Amino acid sequence: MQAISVGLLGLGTVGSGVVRIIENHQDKLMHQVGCPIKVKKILVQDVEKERSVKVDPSLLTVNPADIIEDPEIEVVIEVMGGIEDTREHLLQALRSKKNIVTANKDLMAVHGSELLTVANENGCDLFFEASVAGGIPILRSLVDGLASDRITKMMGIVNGTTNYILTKMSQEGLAYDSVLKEAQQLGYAEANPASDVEGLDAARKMAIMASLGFSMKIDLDDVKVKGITSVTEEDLQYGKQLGYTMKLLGLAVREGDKSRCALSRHCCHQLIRLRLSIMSTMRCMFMEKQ
Ligand SMILES: NC(=O)C1=CN([C@@H]2O[C@H](COP(=O)(O)OP(=O)(O)OC[C@H]3O[C@@H](n4cnc5c(N)ncnc54)[C@H](OP(=O)(O)O)[C@@H]3O)[C@@H](O)[C@H]2O)C=CC1
Ligand SMILES: N[C@@H](CC=O)C(=O)O
Repeated sequence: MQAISVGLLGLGTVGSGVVRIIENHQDKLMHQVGCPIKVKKILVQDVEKERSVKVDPSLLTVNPADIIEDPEIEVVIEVMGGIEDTREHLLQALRSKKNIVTANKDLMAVHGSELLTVANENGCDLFFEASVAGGIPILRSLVDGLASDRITKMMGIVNGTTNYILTKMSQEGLAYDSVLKEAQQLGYAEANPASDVEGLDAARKMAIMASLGFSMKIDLDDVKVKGITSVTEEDLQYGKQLGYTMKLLGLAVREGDKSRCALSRHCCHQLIRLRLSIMSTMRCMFMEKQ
């Protein structure tokens, strides 16, 4: 039986996880897809680098064309991050009739609509579920399950790194800098962790969700961004004394034919009222509809 050949762009935190899943879950994937899945080539920056997953060195390349121009590769999994070069690679891959899976919210928040159009024109799939709230199948739910609903509001914790930092600071009294370092070592934070702590990562995720949930084009520049860099241990302790927990919340509201997206640091009344404990790297989403 012929295997589906996959080209992987990136072999960092997420890419290594993808390789592990493909290797360790072949039986399940075979059952779901109906044929084996084989990673044929992997694009990296440095072929000599030590990796957290063992791969045959002959799979590694620094030349994107080895994937994009290989007619045998049917699916490209993009987990390298970045915007402009990555956009070029994915546009070329789509024009070469390759289906794409990407975890890149930075790219999808800015060029998502162009990429989806080109995917459609070329009869290809472009899946980006992993770009928002990792384990929660939220995008699929917005596009399929909630397609007939008029969603009016979305609110949630969409960045795991900031939740991890705030939880550790609040529960263990640890200092901001040391917890951020820990989050980087654990691979939770982005390559540039400023995206997490200054709120841009969450803003991008809210923009992607709002554009799907409200069926509107959301301009990232219109999203109000706020991070957690100025939160002090004192702020958290005061909140705690009053029975509140500090979270970085994403909020998207439909206002007639327009929408408003913002991030804010909130004491989560609503989350507490629902008696949910969303700590560490956990994410959550609330939706309201008409
Ligand atoms: N980390 C996370 O928890 C999550 C991350 N994401 C998204 O997934 C994507 C990847 O994140 P993550 O795995 O953390 O990132 P990493 O920085 O860990 O890995 C990036 C990988 O891409 C390769 N790479 C980067 N730029 C280039 C380039 N120009 N040419 C060739 N190879 C390149 C790197 O090569 P080399 O190893 O040789 O340096 C590395 O293997 C990002 O879009 C991120 O936003 C989404 C959900 C969760
Ligand atoms: N840095 C991101 C990783 C997943 O999107 C986060 O902390 O949520």
